[in-house]
Formats: sequence, C-alpha cells, structure tokens
Amino acid sequence: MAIDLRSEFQAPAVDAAADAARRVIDALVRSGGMTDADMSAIADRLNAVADDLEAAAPPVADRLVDMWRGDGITRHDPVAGPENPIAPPLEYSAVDSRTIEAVTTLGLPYQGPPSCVHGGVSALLLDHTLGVANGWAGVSGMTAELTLRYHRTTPLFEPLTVTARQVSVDGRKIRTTGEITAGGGTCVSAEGLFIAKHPPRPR
Ligand SMILES: CCCCCCCCCCCCCCCC(=O)SCCNC(=O)CCNC(=O)[C@H](O)C(C)(C)COP(=O)(O)OP(=O)(O)OC[C@H]1O[C@@H](n2cnc3c(N)ncnc32)[C@H](O)[C@@H]1OP(=O)(O)O
Repeated sequence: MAIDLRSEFQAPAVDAAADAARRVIDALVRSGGMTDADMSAIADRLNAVADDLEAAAPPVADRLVDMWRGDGITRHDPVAGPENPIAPPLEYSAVDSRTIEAVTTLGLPYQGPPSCVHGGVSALLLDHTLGVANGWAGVSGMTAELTLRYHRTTPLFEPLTVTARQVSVDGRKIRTTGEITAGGGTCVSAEGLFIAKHPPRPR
C-alpha cells in the first residue's frame, strides 16, 4: 500500500516543474564538457528561468509556514519530496505497520565511486527512510545516532530497494533499522537511534 503524501496538498504542476529540473540536473551532469550544446546559451536560459521563479517566489518565512502545513510526510524534503528536485524522489509503500520500503534507481548526479552511489547519498536516503518508518509506526523523533555499514558498493542505474523498520520504543528512545539492497543483496545497512522530540513547525 502506497503511503499517502498529504494528498490535500497535491500540486501536479509544481511536481512537473521539479521533474523537469531533475532532467536538467541529470543532463548537465551527463554532459559535462563532452557536449556539442552551446553551454553559454544554456546557462543564459537556465538563469532566465531562475529569474522568473525568484521574481514570483514568496518570502522564505511565508514559504516555511506553507511547507509545514498539515501533518505527516512533507512534500519538500530532499529524499521523498516531489517538489524538491534534489529528491530522487522516493515513493514509500507500507510493508507492515512498522516497516516501509521504496524502490528507486539513481543516476549520475548521485555518483560517488565509479558507477556507484555516493556513500553520503546512501546515508541521506537511509536517515530519512528510518525517520519516515518511525512516523509510519506512530512514534517519531530526531536522529541522535545513525550507524551505517557499507557492505558492498551500491550501483547506479539499477533498481535499489530502501527499507526501514521501527524495532523498539523505550521512553523517548526509538531504535530503527534499515537497508539498501540491489539485486537481492545488501549494499548498506543502518541502525538509528531517534529521540522523540519535535522542533515546532513554523506557523
Ligand atoms: C502517513 C505518513 C506517516 C509518516 C509521517 C512521517 C513524518 C515525517 C518524517 C520525517 C523524517 C525525517 C527524517 C530525518 C531526521 C533528521 O534529519 S533529524 C536532524 C538531525 N538530527 C538532529 O539535528 C538532532 C540534533 N540533536 C538534538 O536535537 C538533541 O541532541 C536530541 C537528539 C533531540 C536529544 O536531545 P534532548 O531531547 O535534549 O534529549 P536528552 O534529554 O539529552 O536525552 C534523552 C535521552 O536520549 C539519550 N541521547 C540523546 N542523544 C543521544 C545520542 N546521540 N546518543 C545516545 N543517546 C542519546 C540521552 O542519554 C537520554 O537518555 P536517558 O538519560 O533518558 O536514558
């Protein structure tokens, strides 16, 4: 069962613009200097788009309030946020009442070692996914510790399954585990300690 991304706040045109930005990021990294495209002209066009967006954008303080409307999963975060071009974005499904998973394929913008996912990107995906698993299980908090083991390299261009499960809640201490697998094998595993604490949402 897919986990609902706050359906009352869906914004298909915003998500489509973010998807287009993801394509731009991917194409820029793929091109580098090995392109016949006129990169000076492309920089001008991209800056023109940024000028339009900045001219119409709200004050940051207003947007922060907007970002934190409602409850549940955010739409702007850098892992699952459909309106954040940095996010792949992961789309979570519930496995059971304490476990979630997402399948994603990462490309060149996320590269660390040759043709492999950057270790920091894996940490980002796991930190967030463990946090969402906590939210899904009903008791969430802030990351206090995140221990990662990199078992083998995590491939680009192949489906990755990112899984997280809330293991225990002891007072304010929440323990959660997760992993990234490819082709059925574990690439990265994670153990997290979360402390039940919630900074106030901007209002
Ligand atoms: C329908 C859909 C549902 C899903 C809905 C999804 C919801 C949406 C999900 C969003 C998912 C985002 C997932 C990203 C998660 C981040 O990215 S969070 C950002 C990164 N983390 C931080 O910035 C945290 C920074 N650190 C802090 O703010 C504070 O140190 C902490 C961690 C909150 C703890 O501070 P505190 O509340 O003052 O806690 P404190 O009283 O000192 O300690 C409480 C207990 O925890 C222990 N403890 C505290 N820190 C540690 C530590 N590092 N190591 C070991 N023990 C510790 C203490 O020893 C103490 O133990 P006891 O004495 O009670 O036995």
